Amino acid sequence: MKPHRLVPKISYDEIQQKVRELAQQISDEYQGREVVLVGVLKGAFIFMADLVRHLSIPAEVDFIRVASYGNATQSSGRVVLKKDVECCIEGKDVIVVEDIVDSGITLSWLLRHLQERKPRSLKVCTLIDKYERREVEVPVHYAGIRIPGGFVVGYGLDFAERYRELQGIYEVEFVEEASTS
Ligand SMILES: O=P(O)(O)OC[C@H]1O[C@H](OP(=O)(O)OP(=O)(O)O)[C@H](O)[C@@H]1O
Ligand code: HPA
Ligand SMILES: [Mg+2]
Repeated sequence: MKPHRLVPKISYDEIQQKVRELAQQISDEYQGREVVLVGVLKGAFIFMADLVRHLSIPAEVDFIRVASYGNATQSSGRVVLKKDVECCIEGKDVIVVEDIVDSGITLSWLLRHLQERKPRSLKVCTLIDKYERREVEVPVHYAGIRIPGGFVVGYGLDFAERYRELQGIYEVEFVEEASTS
């Protein structure tokens, strides 16, 4: 792993405030209905747990697991399905819960995949919408925090499987290796 340091970017309190706002918005818009939240593992596991506890409408919870980054800070461009959804989403109001939308490659793949199961509606909620590196145009119906770029970790997000446990969100800043000469 290249030498790096973490620079604080979004505090735990700010994240919690955004999660509450998103939950309120979703609860208002789906009033009187029931939703199926499909969390995208691994990154969305913490966001999903917080979001669902702030909803005031009935929600079924399911997970799908896809991966495309591995240990890198750039998408491989190849989305691998590791685990599919388990509940039947046909005819249901489905919301995909993502930790981050970056290139859009993962989300674009997921939307195509889930649409095949004929949900009644299919929307997207992401904690972070990182918009500068977008390669594929994707709909983002509910976005907590918009950032232009930078590789971020914490609150579920990883760099080579590290830092998911951090409460806040940090930017990874790569530093020069110390010269030995
Ligand atoms: O918009 P994109 O450029 O496709 O990036 C977004 C996706 O990449 C990350 O997943 P990753 O492949 O790292 O798997 P992980 O959630 O298990 O860390 C992240 O959790 C999103 O699902
Ligand atoms: O900035 C990021 N951090 C962690 N995982 C990611 N997957 C896409 N972008 C990112
Ligand atoms: Mg990752």
